[in-house]
Amino acid sequence: MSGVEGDNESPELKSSVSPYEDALDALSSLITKKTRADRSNKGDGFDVLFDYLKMLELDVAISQMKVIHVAGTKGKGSTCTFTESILRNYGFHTGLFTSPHLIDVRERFRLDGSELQTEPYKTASLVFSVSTLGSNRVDICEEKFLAYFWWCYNRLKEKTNEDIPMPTYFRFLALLAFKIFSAEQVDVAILEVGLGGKFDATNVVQAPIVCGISSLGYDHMEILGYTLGEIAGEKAGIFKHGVPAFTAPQLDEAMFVLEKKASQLDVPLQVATPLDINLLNGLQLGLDGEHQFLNAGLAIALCHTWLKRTGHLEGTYLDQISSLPDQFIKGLTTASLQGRAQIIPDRYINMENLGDLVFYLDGAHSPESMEMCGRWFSLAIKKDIQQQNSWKDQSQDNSGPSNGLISKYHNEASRRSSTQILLFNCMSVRDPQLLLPRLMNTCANHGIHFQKALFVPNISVYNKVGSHALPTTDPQVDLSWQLTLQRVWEDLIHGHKGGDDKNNDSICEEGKEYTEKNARSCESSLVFPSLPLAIKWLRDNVQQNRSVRVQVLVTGSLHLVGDVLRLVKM
Ligand SMILES: Nc1ncnc2c1ncn2[C@@H]1O[C@H](COP(=O)(O)OP(=O)(O)OP(=O)(O)O)[C@@H](O)[C@H]1O
Ligand SMILES: [Mg+2]
Ligand SMILES: [Mg+2]
Repeated sequence: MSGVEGDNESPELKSSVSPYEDALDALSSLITKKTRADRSNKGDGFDVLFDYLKMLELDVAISQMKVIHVAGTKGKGSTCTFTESILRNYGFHTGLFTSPHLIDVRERFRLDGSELQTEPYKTASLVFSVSTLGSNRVDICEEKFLAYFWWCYNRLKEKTNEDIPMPTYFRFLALLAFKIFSAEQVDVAILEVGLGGKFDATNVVQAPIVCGISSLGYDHMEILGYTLGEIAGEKAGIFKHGVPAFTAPQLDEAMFVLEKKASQLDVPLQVATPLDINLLNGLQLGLDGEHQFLNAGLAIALCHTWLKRTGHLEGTYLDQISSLPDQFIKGLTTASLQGRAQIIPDRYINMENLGDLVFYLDGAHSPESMEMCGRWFSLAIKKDIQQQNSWKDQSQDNSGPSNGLISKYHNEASRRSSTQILLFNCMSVRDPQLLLPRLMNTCANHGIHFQKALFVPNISVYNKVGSHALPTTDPQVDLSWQLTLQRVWEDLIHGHKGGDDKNNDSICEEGKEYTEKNARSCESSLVFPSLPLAIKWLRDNVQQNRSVRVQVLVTGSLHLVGDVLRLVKM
C-alpha cells in the first residue's frame, strides 16, 4: 500500500457494519491469547518498541514531547486526570493517555480534556490525509480517530514481519497515542503506565519532564512480584536519569526501594503532600473519595514541577503550600473520570420516581482499593440517609417556604427505606478471599450491610475493545467463577453471623438453577448468567416494591462498571 490516502483505508471496509467496528475488529486481532501471568513475555522484546517508533516515524517527535509519566498500583488514572485538568486550565493544549477504558476505546485518548466516546456514529469517509489533521485543534472525533488508527495500523502491517510481528494490543494503543499527540502538537502529554513501569510500552519515553508514582499496593503480582518492594522496583522502572520524581506517601517497604532506585539514577525524589482540603476555597474535588486527596497532592506536585521545568513558573515546590493558584483549584475541582466513585440514578426506573434505583460505580479491584471503595460507598449512603432525615424533618415542620413538587418528592422519598445491594465481578487472577472480606468489613464497620450480593460474568472479550454492540447473553456461559465468588460471599456472611459450618449448598436453591429468576439463588446472594438479567432483576424488584430505595454498589472490575454504564445510560 502506498501513499497516505490509501493507508487510511480499512482492509475489511467492504464487508463492514461500520468503519468504527472494522477498526475494533482489527484492534481485537492484536489481543494475544497469552495469559497475563505468562512471564516469558516479561520484558522480552521491549526494544522492539523502538523499531515500531521508527516505522511510525515517531522517534524524533517522542524525544521532543513534554511528558508527565505516572506509574503506580492505584490512582494513576485519577492523578493523570487531575494533572491534565490543571494544565488545561493554564491554557495548555493537553494530551492524556489513560487505561483501561470503560465503554469506548477512544476514552483512552483525550485531547484538551475531551472524552471521546460520546459522539453518535457518523458514516466516516476515511479518505482524507492524516497530514492535514494536526492543524485542527478540536476533539478527536471518530473520523480523526479512524484516520490515525488506520495510518498506524496499516503502516505497521506493511513494515512488520516474522522477526518483528505486529505490536500487541496495549503496545499498539500506546503507539497510537504517541502518533495522535505528536500530530496534534500537544504542549504536554500525560501518560499513564498500563502495567508495571519498566517494561511498559509508555516507557519508551526517554526524557520525561517529571515522573509520578501513585499509591503502591498489591496487584498483578503474578507479573510484578509478590512483595511490595518488588512491585515498587518495577514501577520505579519509569525513573530517568536526573528527571525529578514525586511519589504519593508509601509504606516503608515500598519507599525504601523507590529511594534506592532514585539515588542510583540521580533522581530527586520527593513525597507529594496529600492535598489539604482547605486549599480548595470551600469547593469539592472533581473526583470523590478520601483517596483522591493523595492523588490530587501528587498531581499538584507534578504540575508545579512541569510548569517550572518548562519555564512557565518561578519558585520551588514547597512542602507546605499555603494557597493554590486559581488554575490549580479550577483544574482539581472540575476534573472528571467516569467509573470512579460515580453515582448515577437508573433512568429507566427514575422517570417518575427519582432515586428509587441508584448505581454507585467504582472500578476498584485490588484489596486496598476495595477498602477505599467501601469507605466511599458507606459515607455516600450515610450522607444520603442524613439527607432523607433532613427532608423528613422539613416535611414535619411546615413553617418554611415550600415548592410544592419538590416538597412532595422529598416527602415521599423520606418515607421510603433504603437497602444496599452489591453487584460484583472480578477477574479470576484476583483473589476474592482478599477482595470481598475487605469490602464487606469496611462497609460493616460503617454500619452498612448488603442485603444481597449479585454476581455476574463479564460481557465479552470483544467488548473490552469497546464495541458499541449490545451485550448478548450466551446460554452456554461458564459461571463457575461467579459460583466461586458466591461461595466466598456466603461463607463470609455466615462467618459474620457467627453461624456454624453449614455447607453453603444447603442454603442455595439447588436444582432450581437459572429457572424462574434466571439466577442461582442463595440466602444472601444470586448468580446471574448475564448482566442484563441482573439489571432486569433489580428493576423488577424496585418496581414491585416502591417503598424501598435500592442502592447498588457496582465494583470489582472496571469492565463490569463499563458494562453497567453502557446499559444504564442508554
Ligand atoms: N490513592 C489511592 N489509593 C487506593 N485506592 C485508590 C487510590 N486512587 C484510586 N483508588 C481506587 O482505585 C480505583 C481506580 O482508580 P484509578 O483509575 O485512578 O487508578 P488506576 O491506577 O488508573 O487503576 P487501573 O489499574 O485500573 O488502571 C478507584 O476507583 C478507587 O477505588
Ligand atoms: Mg491496574
Ligand atoms: Mg488506570
